[in-house]
Amino acid sequence: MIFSKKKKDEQPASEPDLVKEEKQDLKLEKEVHNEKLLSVVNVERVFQAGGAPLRVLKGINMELRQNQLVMLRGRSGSGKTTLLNCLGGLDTPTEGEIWFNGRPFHKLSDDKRTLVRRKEMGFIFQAFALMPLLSAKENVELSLRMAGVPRGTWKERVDHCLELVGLEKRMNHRPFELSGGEQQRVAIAKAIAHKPILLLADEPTAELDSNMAAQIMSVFKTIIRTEQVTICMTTHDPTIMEVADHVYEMVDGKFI
Ligand SMILES: Nc1ncnc2c1ncn2[C@@H]1O[C@H](COP(=O)(O)OP(=O)(O)OP(=O)(O)O)[C@@H](O)[C@H]1O
Repeated sequence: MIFSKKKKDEQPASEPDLVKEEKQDLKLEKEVHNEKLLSVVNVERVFQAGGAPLRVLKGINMELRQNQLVMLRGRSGSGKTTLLNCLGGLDTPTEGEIWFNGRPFHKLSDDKRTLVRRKEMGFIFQAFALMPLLSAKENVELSLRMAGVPRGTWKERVDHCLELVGLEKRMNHRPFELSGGEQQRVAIAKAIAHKPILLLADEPTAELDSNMAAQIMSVFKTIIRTEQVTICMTTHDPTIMEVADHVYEMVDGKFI
C-alpha cells in the first residue's frame, strides 16, 4: 500500500489534477479574503502621462471590514482619489490585488465589475452630483431605477432613505432649493437607496462649513449602524477624523 501510494505521489500531476489544485487554491484565497469586505494587496498605479511614467500608488495595502468608517487622509496630489477609484472599480491597478466581498475585483472583466459596482457599491462625490431638474425624491428614485430595483418597492425605500438623512420634509424640493449640506444629504440618500454594502465618498465635506460637515459625519454614523454599510472616504479635514474607526495617512502614493 505504502509503495503504491509513494508511486502515485511521484507521478507528474495530470492536467485535471492541476486545475483541481488551482481551484482549491483560489477557494482558499477566497476564504481568507472573505473575512474582510475589501482587501488591497500591494497595489500600484502608474499613469503613462506624456513622457516618463507617473507612479501614483506605490504599494498600497489596506483592508475594510463590515460596518466601519475608514478615512484616507492626505495632501492634494498624494493619490487618494486614484486609490478610491481603484477600490470602486472605476480604475484598475497596474499591479496588485483588490478583493471585494470575496471576489478578485482586479481580475473581473469591465462588464462584471460594472455590475458589481451598480449592485453593491454607492458613490458620493464632493460636488453632490444631483440631477438639477429632479426633486430630492426623484433623484433617489433614479438610483433605484439604475440598479434595477423593482418599481413597486421604490416609494417605501425612498421615504426611508430621505428620513434617514433627515430630509423627509424636503422630498419635493429641487437641488437649487436646498442648502449645500441638504444637497449632500440627498446625495447620501441616493447613494444608499439600492442597499450597497460599501459606500465610497470622495471629499464629501469639502464644500461644506464645519457645522454641516459634522452633520454629514453624524449621518454617516447613523447609516453605518442602520443600513449595515461600510464607508471609505477621503478627506483633508483633520477635525472630522476623530469619528473614524481607522485613518490611513497617505503621503506621495504610500501609507505612512
Ligand atoms: N488619469 C491620470 N493621468 C495622469 N496622471 C494622473 C491621472 N489621475 C491622477 N493623476 C495624477 O496622480 C496624482 C494623484 O492624483 P489624485 O487625484 O489621486 O490625488 P488626491 O490625493 O486625490 O488629490 P486631491 O486631494 O487634490 O483630490 C496627481 O499628480 C495627478 O496629477
